[in-house]
Amino acid sequence: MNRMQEIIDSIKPVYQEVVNQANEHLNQLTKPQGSLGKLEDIARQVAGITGEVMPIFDKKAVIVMAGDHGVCEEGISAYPAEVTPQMVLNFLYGGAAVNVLARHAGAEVFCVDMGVNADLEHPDLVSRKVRKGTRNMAREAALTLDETVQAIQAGVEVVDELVEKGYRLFAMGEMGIGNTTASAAILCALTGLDASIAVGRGTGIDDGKWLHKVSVVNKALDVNGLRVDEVNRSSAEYALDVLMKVGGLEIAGLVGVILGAAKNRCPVVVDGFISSAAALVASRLAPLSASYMLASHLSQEQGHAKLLEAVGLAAMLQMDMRLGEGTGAVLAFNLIDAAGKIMKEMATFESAGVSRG
Ligand SMILES: O=C(O)c1ccc[n+]([C@@H]2O[C@H](COP(=O)([O-])O)[C@@H](O)[C@H]2O)c1
Ligand SMILES: Cc1cc2nc[nH]c2cc1C
Repeated sequence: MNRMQEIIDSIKPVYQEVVNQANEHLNQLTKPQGSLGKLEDIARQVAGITGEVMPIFDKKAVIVMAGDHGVCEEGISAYPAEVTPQMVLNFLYGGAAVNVLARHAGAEVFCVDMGVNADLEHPDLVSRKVRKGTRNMAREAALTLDETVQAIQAGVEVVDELVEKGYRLFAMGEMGIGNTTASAAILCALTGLDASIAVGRGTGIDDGKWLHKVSVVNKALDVNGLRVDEVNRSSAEYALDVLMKVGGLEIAGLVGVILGAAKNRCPVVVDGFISSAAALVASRLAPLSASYMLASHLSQEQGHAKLLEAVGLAAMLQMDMRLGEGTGAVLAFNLIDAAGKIMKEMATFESAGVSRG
């Protein structure tokens, strides 16, 4: 726990003076002020995070955290739990959507086994398995406090090791059949939102299964004592408690990825519903971490907009995607790179001899 507090305390505010410098530079470029819209927001934010007005990211990583969910035994997904280890192998062999989009963006995929319910071996697999899947949160707490903290710390360490190797831009990815149920429960517990608003179709369930999924989330909240009024929903202690009771190992790992990126002053790109649930937990554990996050896309999963709103993030893209894996986040790398090139390559009014308004 002390190590957790140390990590949280090592996160500092972004450099406001570099945000201002980036803004001044943007206003010298040959365009009407503010006309590049969100690209300018990205450029300012990334400057503040890194402390550089024109950062260029040579090495970019998408970290795909994988874990299984005990709650799958309640029948809440359109796919069987075996898909989690099968997709992990697909990531390792380069055939998944995230691999294709990562290659397109010049990024590398790092697949981390946080808690897959299978014995996986592959030279490129980052093995940080805490246990084989979570417990069924509709019956008991999904994780112990020790397991939760261990998983968060593993995420921080994965980022620390990549930073050591020169990676300075991170995308959050995940794989875990059942994890939209866990993420919806996190959203309900941390905001007080009704399960019927937070629960979505995940991998594609029908109306009947959706109603059942809502009841499973409500049961998990009741069993774990998370449907009470007299709780301070925004405290760090409560966020850790929620993550432990209704979270997941890949979600906890992603909380660690955010904390690790923030403490290393690196931008971290949030993906869809599940990684946003991790973002909400991280923002409650370490409020300063929120300014290191960039939201990539608005997922089709019901409840995603509420999650982003709770963290205070605005998505760059709306592509009707709902795959996860980090696909939306890695797609947004292209926009972050574009914003960096605008800062570096655009002519100023002075250099191009263009009249100011
Ligand atoms: O990123 C999203 O918004 C998203 C929305 C729906 C589903 N997913 C992916 O689908 C899996 C979870 O869906 P489910 O139905 O099994 O809970 C998991 O592997 C996620 O990566 C991801
Ligand atoms: C095939 C498949 C791929 C995925 N990638 C992320 N979640 C997924 C769920 C399924 C079912």
